[in-house]
Amino acid sequence: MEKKLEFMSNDVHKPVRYGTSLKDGIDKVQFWRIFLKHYAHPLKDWVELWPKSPANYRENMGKYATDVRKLALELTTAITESLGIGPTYLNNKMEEGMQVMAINCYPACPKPELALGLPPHSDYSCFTILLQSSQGLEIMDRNDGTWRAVLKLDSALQVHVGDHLEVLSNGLYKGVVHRVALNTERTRISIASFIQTLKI
Ligand SMILES: O=C(O)CCC(=O)C(=O)O
Ligand SMILES: [Fe+2]
Repeated sequence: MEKKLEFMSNDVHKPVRYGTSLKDGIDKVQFWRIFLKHYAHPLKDWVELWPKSPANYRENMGKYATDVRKLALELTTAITESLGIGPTYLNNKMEEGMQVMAINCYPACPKPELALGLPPHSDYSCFTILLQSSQGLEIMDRNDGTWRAVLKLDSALQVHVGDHLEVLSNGLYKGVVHRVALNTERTRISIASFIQTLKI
């Protein structure tokens, strides 16, 4: 608990930040989530600020962050190529940009119909690469505003488009409005990697 308190902050510009949805007196509606967010690119600039415990956290998360980044660069190449602006168009911006990771934990909820893990939102990123321990993510159908559960496929990562890419592509790639539903049985963990061409 003390280790968590060390990182606890409502300041969104902190490079490492632990939070719950219980921001006394700030949020009017509260959500059933605790999270750790940290910067991950360039890794060497940030890894020393990450939690020291568990003992292998920095090593394992650092490896995951590096691997996700490789995938992100491949996706970026494919996306810019598909937009007709060439495979290297965003290379420099990607190098200068950020990778922010959110490790989300949604405890089992006794009354899931009364709460959400995360409210409807789109991500402030080019795109987001998500690893999830169980189902819970829902995506809004742009045609009729209904919610569709995203199936959890074993060993699969979910990629969704964020606000920056929607703007960059003049709306050819559409940002995804999503939310997180809860369940009574088990805690759900997700790791979202926000890939950004901009610095916050
Ligand atoms: O937990 C999830 O599946 C989604 C997390 C998410 O949308 C976010 O951190 O922005
Ligand atoms: Fe999100």
